[in-house]
Amino acid sequence: MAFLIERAEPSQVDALCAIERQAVQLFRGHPAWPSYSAMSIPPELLQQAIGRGLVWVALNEAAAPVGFVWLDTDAGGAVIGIAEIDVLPEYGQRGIGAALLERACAWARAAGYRRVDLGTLADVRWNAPFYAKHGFAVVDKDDPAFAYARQRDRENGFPDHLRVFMSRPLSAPGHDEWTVWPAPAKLNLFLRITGRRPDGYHELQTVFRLLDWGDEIRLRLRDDGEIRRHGEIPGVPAHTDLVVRAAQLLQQHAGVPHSADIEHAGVSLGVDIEVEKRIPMGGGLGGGSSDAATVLVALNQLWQLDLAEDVLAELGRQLGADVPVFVRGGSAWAEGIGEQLTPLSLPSRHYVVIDPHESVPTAALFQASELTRNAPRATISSFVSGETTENAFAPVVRARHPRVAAALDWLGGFGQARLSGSGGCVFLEAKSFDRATTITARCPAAFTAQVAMGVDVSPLQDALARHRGAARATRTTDGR
Ligand SMILES: C[C@@](CO)(OP(=O)(O)O)[C@H](O)COP(=O)(O)OP(=O)(O)OC[C@H]1O[C@@H](n2ccc(N)nc2=O)[C@H](O)[C@@H]1O
Ligand SMILES: Nc1ncnc2c1ncn2[C@@H]1O[C@H](COP(=O)(O)OP(=O)(O)O)[C@@H](O)[C@H]1O
Repeated sequence: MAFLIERAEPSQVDALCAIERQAVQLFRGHPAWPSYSAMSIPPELLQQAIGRGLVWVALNEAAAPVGFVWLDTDAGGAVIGIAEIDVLPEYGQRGIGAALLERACAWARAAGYRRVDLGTLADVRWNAPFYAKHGFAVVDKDDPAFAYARQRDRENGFPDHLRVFMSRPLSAPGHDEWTVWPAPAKLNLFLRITGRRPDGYHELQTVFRLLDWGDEIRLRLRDDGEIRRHGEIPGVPAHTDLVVRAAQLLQQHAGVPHSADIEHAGVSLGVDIEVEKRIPMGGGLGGGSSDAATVLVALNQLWQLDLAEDVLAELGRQLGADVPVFVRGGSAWAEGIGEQLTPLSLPSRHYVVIDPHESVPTAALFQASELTRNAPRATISSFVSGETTENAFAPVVRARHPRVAAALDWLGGFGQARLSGSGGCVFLEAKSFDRATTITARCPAAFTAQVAMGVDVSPLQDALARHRGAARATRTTDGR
């Protein structure tokens, strides 16, 4: 029977939880059954993982989910975990579990991870022996890497003597293979406009908070010097896409002549680019800018240009005022046109981000006659004390975009709702994941809600460290 493996969608979360409930029935009578029957997947955690692209689903011929695999990044560094892999019992023995496992491992390898870990049962045919067949080996369970999982087992009364931990090493992606890079979204925790420059750009003050959620960029090196975007992004033809413009700018900076001369020059710096958009376009979450920054940072590594961060940030500034913060990869206090950055360490917070499905054109808002563009300057301490939280665009966007106003009003019922950048996305800071998920669960159908975590270090920087480590390992193996 044919089946298809795809990235899971948020709408499939209930179906996947139901698959887990069915799959666990196979453990009836096993000593682990009491703890399996007492626990089930928290749907909000699965939902969050789906939003981050960490879940793949197997679909049958009727496009119904029949199995899934869920990766977790809790271990940190170059190690990724398999949180869950389940197939409906009636679809067992058909290679679906194996295909899901291989898909997840292939993605992890492309993302620069060097090892996949999991905990499973030693005495169940479709557990440890299945993973052993697929390249996993039993490892020392006293390794501190598994202390947290074993502590959880103890709390759940899970039979520790039957638990084994297994690892599978992943090789570094080869020169001509796809690699995967994150492009995180940002929020503006406040935004003030303090003046206008002769070139029409505005002087502003803002705090950029980077999120642990965003787009995914896939890159594959080409040896013919061409820069090619694959796939369609509605409203963004390839030649205007910031990912293509970023690659071209870097190529030019690296001294590569324009495409007409490329063949003659025997130039090799080219790339295929795929973009998986998750960040709403024109949403004030900086998606296009982040995509561009990811291409600059990733190609600097893949093309082995070794350009300094300052150089990449300056190239980024030429593409858009918001690009430098994503290149530098940390939350920051920003001034100038948004490119003069002071790193800021912010408390750990979850954010409810609401997309009212309304694209707001940034340039038009900066031109609005009613925009306050002579605000007094704020200070970092006025922001830190919680005094400065306003967004200069909010009154203008409220008046011009009723859907955004409705989203602000709805979210405002739970606390202080703010606009990000020039909108249309709005957000609220929550002290806990539970509080954030309680709010998102009530989101009206007209909007889309997302829970995201604020991070001090961008997922792009984490990915860069992984890919650098993988490249070093390859050079060592090759004796280069
Ligand atoms: C408003 C902010 C806040 O973070 O974010 P978004 O809402 O776009 O996410 C940014 O300042 C947007 O940055 P970005 O989207 O990179 O701007 P650019 O492409 O450089 O410029 C888009 C348009 O906005 C105007 N612009 C931008 C930045 C700035 N400091 N002053 C401006 O007047 C420019 O005139 C340009 O026509
Ligand atoms: N890779 C890209 N992703 C999103 N938008 C892009 C991209 N390349 C160019 N754009 C253009 O930039 C505009 C603003 O995009 P985006 O960065 O998503 O929003 P915002 O500036 O509001 O944060 C889009 O409407 C689109 O026309």
